[in-house]
Amino acid sequence: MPERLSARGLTGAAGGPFGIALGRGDAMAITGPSGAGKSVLLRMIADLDPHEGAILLDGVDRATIAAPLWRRRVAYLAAEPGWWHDDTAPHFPDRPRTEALMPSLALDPGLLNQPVHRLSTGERMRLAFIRTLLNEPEILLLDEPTGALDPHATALVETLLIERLRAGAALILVTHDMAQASRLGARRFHLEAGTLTPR
Ligand SMILES: Nc1ncnc2c1ncn2[C@@H]1O[C@H](COP(=O)(O)OP(=O)(O)OP(=O)(O)O)[C@@H](O)[C@H]1O
Repeated sequence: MPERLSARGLTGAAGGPFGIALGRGDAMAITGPSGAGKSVLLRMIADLDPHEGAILLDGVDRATIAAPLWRRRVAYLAAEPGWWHDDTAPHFPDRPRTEALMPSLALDPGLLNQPVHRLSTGERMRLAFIRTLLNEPEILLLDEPTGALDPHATALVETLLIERLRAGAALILVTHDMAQASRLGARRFHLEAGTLTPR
């Protein structure tokens, strides 16, 4: 069976060439100093930033998959996710599935009736995480997904991530929390000076 995600000769603003191979249920945690290019590397994999090299999803070359479909299947969640409506609800057209997921992240479904600017940073982060999960991507590229969360909310996010991994997704996350990497069973890598080194 081909790797869930594989990248060869991946080169761009984050450095490289990078080689990445993740199977079903595999997780990889990336650390590195501020400005090292961790976000850019995730964005290159999501095809949001320019890059050279080959990336394959389940053995299928990215070049043969339309960009919007690729980004749904290989989903990038930014450390500060974007919101394009003033209100929260229009970001979640599938309201029943959204409301079903919210309690598992300790979010009151009533938050969907709030303008985005009234939500706390942690509420926005968890809602953006739900937005990402609703597309059921095969690859999750998460940029400090629990950076703004307390330990309880962090544990809830990790529970959902472990569920996704068990369902066969693969995960690359930027985190400075080594205990989190262990809890997720993630292989650890360090990005510095354009080079990704196992830790
Ligand atoms: N599209 C781009 N092209 C070229 N350089 C970029 C691009 N996007 C960001 N950069 C630069 O690349 C460097 C790495 O940025 P990046 O956001 O990936 O760092 P990071 O490791 O995620 O840092 P932090 O931990 O502070 O979030 C920065 O100097 C940034 O200004």
